[in-house]
Amino acid sequence: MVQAQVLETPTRRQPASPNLIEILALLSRRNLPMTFLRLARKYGDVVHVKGGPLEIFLLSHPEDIREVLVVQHANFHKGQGVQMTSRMLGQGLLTSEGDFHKRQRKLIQPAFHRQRIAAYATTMVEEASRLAQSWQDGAVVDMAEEMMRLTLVIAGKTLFNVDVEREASTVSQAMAVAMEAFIKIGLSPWAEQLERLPLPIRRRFYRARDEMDRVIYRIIEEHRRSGRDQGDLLSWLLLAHDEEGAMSDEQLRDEMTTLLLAGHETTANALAWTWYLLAQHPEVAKRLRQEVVQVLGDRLPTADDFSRLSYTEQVLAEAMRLFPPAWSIDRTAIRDCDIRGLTIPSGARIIMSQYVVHHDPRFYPEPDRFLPERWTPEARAARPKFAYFPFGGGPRLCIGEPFAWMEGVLVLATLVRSWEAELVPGQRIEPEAAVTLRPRYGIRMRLHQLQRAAALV
Ligand code: HEM
Repeated sequence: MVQAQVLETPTRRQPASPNLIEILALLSRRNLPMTFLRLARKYGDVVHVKGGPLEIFLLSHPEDIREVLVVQHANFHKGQGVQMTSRMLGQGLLTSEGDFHKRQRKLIQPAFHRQRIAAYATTMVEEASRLAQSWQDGAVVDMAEEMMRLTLVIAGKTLFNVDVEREASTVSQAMAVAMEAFIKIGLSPWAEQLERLPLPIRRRFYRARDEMDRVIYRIIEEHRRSGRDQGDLLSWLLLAHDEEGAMSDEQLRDEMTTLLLAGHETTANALAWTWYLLAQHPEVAKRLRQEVVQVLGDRLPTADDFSRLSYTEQVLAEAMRLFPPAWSIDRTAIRDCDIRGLTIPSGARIIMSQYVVHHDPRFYPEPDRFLPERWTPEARAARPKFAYFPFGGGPRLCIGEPFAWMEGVLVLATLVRSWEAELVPGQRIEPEAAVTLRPRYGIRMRLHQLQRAAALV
């Protein structure tokens, strides 16, 4: 087993600045995760870029990241990308700040309680099993699309008790347009200026948002009228209230759109990259199937199996290390502050990239290798906490983290019981840093049905 080296102290506190060519690479935004990684390897844990009013720090030391996300979280707000996102999501959990965010988080948190997630597990397995039954032996599929459709259906059922396939054209088209606009406008360094121009993409974005709103308001209205707990997350939010009362329809709309968007593409990409890695590492795939067969025999998994599927969880954790679906977190300093001896002025932008830290050889020797055994409890304990932060941390930690682990592990266990998938040769597979780290050209795979799960042991 490869041992990680744990850093006791930061290597440098003086920010280092990239040269002009490197700054141009940053601005071109082509393969940003790799550009960040190169900069961090060359300049160390603090990379500083300053030009006019723009000042950016790329922080890659786990202790600095903990400082920003946890210890000094009150000195930071979400970064500029969030402004565009809020055009779509309004004031939902992902985009709101301060006391308002605190109140909403408190209202919504119980909907992600362990028992509630256990209830969603049944839907996760049912839908994965339905997909497994629809696959054809020898067929070629785009695994990224398959996983995206599956997690969207699961999100629709668990969040709204709605068959998203029925609403598919509206919901998935609106989301595709929203994502395109976000990538073209929201992620640009000139987002604010572009937002004011009458670009066709901007018009399409607002049309898509209005269509999606119509569907979501209708679902809220139907739930209110039915007045019963349908076991989904929306039913919970309709009941939730505090001393200030319950949520308005507009607030419910913002939160549900947020959960739908935040909750399905991330998990879909985690699963798609896992299939890609398994196809290249048959020894890991074999061990994974052995665990699944040993724990489940001939039956489908339930929430109770989650803790027993420990190797499955390690496989998923390692896939999210190499391909973190949320590949970077952005913050803006709202006042001058000091991060372990580093002066950060008010208004500076802080970037903390999971992609960079998850590939750091100080914590992950041979960082490009896919080694699920890095996630045994002992190996985990030997690393600083923020050497791995696929779900962020502190008060803005992903609220859906337990949901995502449950979904990832149970979906994987359900599918690998009866199917394996090999990569179609001759295709180009490359990560694209859109909102999530997704495969730019998809992942084409040929499906092979396994005759009897037990035969694998
Ligand atoms: C593999 C799957 C997922 C990954 C990698 C992921 C990643 C993240 C990250 C990194 C953040 C923090 C962003 C920041 O601090 O700026 C976040 C926040 C959030 N995520 Fe997830 N997420 C996943 C799944 C989900 C699911 C399944 C849901 C809901 C069903 C969800 C809902 C949210 C929400 C609402 C927030 C905002 C929380 C707050 O600020 O209070 N996510 N997610």
